[in-house]
Amino acid sequence: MNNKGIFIAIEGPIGAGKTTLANLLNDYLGYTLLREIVEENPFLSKFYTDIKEYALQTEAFFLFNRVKQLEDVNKNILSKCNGVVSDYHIVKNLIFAGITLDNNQFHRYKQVYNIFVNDLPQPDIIIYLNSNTDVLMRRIASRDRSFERQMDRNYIDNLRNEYKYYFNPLSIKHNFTGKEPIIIEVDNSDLDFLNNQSDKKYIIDKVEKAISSLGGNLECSN
Ligand SMILES: Nc1ncnc2c1ncn2[C@@H]1O[C@H](COP(=O)(O)OP(=O)(O)OP(=O)(O)O)[C@@H](O)[C@H]1O
Ligand SMILES: Nc1nc(=O)c2ncn([C@H]3C[C@H](O)[C@@H](CO)O3)c2[nH]1
Repeated sequence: MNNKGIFIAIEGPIGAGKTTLANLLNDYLGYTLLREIVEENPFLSKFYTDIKEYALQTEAFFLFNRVKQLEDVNKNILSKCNGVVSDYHIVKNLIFAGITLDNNQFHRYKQVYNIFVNDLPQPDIIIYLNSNTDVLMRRIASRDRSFERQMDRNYIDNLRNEYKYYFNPLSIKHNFTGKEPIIIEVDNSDLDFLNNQSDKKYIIDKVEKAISSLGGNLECSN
């Protein structure tokens, strides 16, 4: 029996629109927003200049930051029956590390990941956003973060493929710890949740349906 608040996580490659959708859903549902730490990662801008050289520090920083954020969210929000919308799922650590670390590093990173992630709260619902590579590149360029200006198209392509592998229905149960989440997969290459009312209704309806399918199992009434 689930006795925590509802936990929704949004995932997808860089520029897929996770933060945009997390803000929208959070406003609609009145949950607490959990935002990923980006600018605070002291290795990220160096990482983009030399991925091999800075990958280990970068991945380690992201992992331990997310572990701490999720521990806090569990203690302060979910365990008090309040809902959370997060603009990431911790599995993204494995997705990125799988393409940035060498095999030996990845093997050890995964062991540490499993040890820490086992005890963390797992989302009830994951919205997996996918867009084609051209759209991702365009959105990354238009957002114009300084450290993403030289973004390599192959890197985004590899990430998209890695996401596809992790969210493939056949690999879900191997890649997610704990209870299997409800996965809502949306290709938002041609959707605009912010400015198009029918696109917004489309995603909100899907999320509401998923939440109501959890309803009977929840002790909390959010
Ligand atoms: N559906 C959409 N249609 C058009 N533009 C969008 C859409 N969703 C997001 N954008 C724009 O694309 C850019 C990236 O969106 P956002 O920051 O939400 O992506 P993200 O997945 O959170 O990225 P990151 O992985 O880097 O954190 C932003 O400039 C945002 O305004
Ligand atoms: N290497 C690496 N590992 C991660 O776990 C990770 N999570 C996010 N990012 C990068 C992508 C965007 O530039 C920016 C915002 O998502 O941060 C990551 N990079």
